[in-house]
Amino acid sequence: MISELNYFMRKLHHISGPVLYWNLLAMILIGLMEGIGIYMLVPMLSLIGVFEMGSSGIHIPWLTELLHRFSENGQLLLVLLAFVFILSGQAWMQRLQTIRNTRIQQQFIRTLRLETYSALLRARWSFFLQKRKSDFNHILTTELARVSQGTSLVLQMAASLIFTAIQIGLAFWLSAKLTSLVLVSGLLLFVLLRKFVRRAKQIGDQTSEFSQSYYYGITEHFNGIKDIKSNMLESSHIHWFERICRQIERNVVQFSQLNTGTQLIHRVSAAMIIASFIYLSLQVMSVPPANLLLIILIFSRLWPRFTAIQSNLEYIGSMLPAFRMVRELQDQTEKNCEIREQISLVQETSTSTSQPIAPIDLVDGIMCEGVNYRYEGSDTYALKNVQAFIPAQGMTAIVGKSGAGKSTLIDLIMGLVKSESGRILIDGIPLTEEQLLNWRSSIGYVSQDPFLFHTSIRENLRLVDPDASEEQMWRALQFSSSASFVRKLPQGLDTIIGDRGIRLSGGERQRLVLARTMLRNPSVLVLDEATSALDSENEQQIHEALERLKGHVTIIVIAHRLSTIRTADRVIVLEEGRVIQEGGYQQLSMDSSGTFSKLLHMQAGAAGQ
Ligand SMILES: Nc1ncnc2c1ncn2[C@@H]1O[C@H](COP(=O)(O)OP(=O)(O)OP(=O)(O)O)[C@@H](O)[C@H]1O
Repeated sequence: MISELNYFMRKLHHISGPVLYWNLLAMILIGLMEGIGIYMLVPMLSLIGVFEMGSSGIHIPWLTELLHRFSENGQLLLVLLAFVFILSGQAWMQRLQTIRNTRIQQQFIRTLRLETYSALLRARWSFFLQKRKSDFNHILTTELARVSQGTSLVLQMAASLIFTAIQIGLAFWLSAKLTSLVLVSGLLLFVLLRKFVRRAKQIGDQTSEFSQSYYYGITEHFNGIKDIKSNMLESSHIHWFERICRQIERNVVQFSQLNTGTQLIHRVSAAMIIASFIYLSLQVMSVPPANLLLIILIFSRLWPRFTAIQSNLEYIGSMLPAFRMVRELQDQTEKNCEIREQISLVQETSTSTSQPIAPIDLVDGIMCEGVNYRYEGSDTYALKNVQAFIPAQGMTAIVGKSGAGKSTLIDLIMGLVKSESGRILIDGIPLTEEQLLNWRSSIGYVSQDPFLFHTSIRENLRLVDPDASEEQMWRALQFSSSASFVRKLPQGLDTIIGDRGIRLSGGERQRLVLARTMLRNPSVLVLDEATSALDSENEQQIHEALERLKGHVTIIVIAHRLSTIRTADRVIVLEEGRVIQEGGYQQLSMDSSGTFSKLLHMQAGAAGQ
């Protein structure tokens, strides 16, 4: 885990550069000023005779000479003024340093956020198939915040170490023997309390685990809120929620117990050590009272530093699991990176050096050649030796029972997943990583569960084409039979549609997403059950519109309702991952022994009942 901490500290160094050193320098200065302010008060007061330092007093001839030029009262005022000046300067510098620290920390966390988020968006689809989406939310919010807190703690720790080193130096100057004693006691205690740092790490592991479950649970529950409400599952979910909240609470209390426990040990030891010092000094060694004051002064300055270092170490230990999680996610996204170009989004927007991705114009068609595909972790093949041809500029329907492999085949054609063996040929050329983005930029895809953002219809449409004109938008809406319902909305195109378009009906959502897809001018249009929520009148209108697209756009449709693919030029019938029939709609429907005509009869029968 220490290697992760190292990694992030190196990253911080890379991001912040020389500012980090200036920051450390400022810390040294502040430490020095604080040390001088407090420690120097004693020798300064002794110099002007207010206080007798005895043998351990310091002699600075020029200072003594300077002070003796003033009257007694003047000397005192001068020394106290110097004291106020030094401490005020220190407080002012402390403020500047805290602001700089916040800047460093925020710049670091912003870069980490951007890196992680863009790495996630650039990862291939198969990576998302293996992951829980809530884990990404969790890492991008909670764990990244912990990493930021952790790095800030490391910076504070560096400051603390520098302060302590300076204080030790000054204390040595005043009394080497006493300081050595304090140091030895501090080191001893540190060794004894090492296991508390290890325990803090374990508690930190649990913190990550619980907050991951918490995120997962609440994301899932609110995604399925309709099912929860309609099936009266509220109480079981509330129970789960209560349990996880209790676990989180216990975890936080455990850490607090640990941290306050070590602080208690530090305080009790401080009391015991100082009491023994005083006893030994007075009773055994007969140390004069001035020196005794020095003992108390040194001890009271150094000991809280040791306590703070121990406490910081425990906090850092508890944050280490977050460092590990963010690092792991970065490694995984790096391994699954699909879009290697333009690694930094910041550079992309500021310099705009990226070349526009040229779409591929499909001329001949898409060929699936002996394609086999198995989902990761699954023993069975979702697609088995699939051999199929999708002609360009025509309408091809993929049909089959649920689970036959229709969506998987589409994912393969779109290059979202890679076949285990076999090839996808675009106009006779195998689809490889190099042309993947060009190929995908030619495709317009409408899914079973169309996605709309919580913003206006206009914004949703402009997502695919920021320069789309009013006229283009209305044309796309007309195409998808949405123009009439959008016109009736209170603010027309500027109407805000709810979270995931919840204030629209399923059919209206599908039509809007279709309009958005059409604004991209795709040369290949993929509709995965995209008209399933439409009534027959709207579906009819869309199919008439698709008819008009024939000859210009390659259309691939997955449809359960076979009545909707009557106009298809080609039908591919899948069963348990195999192509069992392929041909024209009329040809397949007339083959009475074939699966397709059986499916047609079944649906016609069901519709007639
Ligand atoms: N992410 C996944 N991990 C493992 N197996 C999967 C995954 N997605 C789908 N499968 C399996 O692959 C097979 C084909 O699924 P696919 O979604 O392609 O079928 P489909 O014909 O589109 O079904 P439907 O019409 O119900 O959407 C099914 O057996 C399914 O269980």
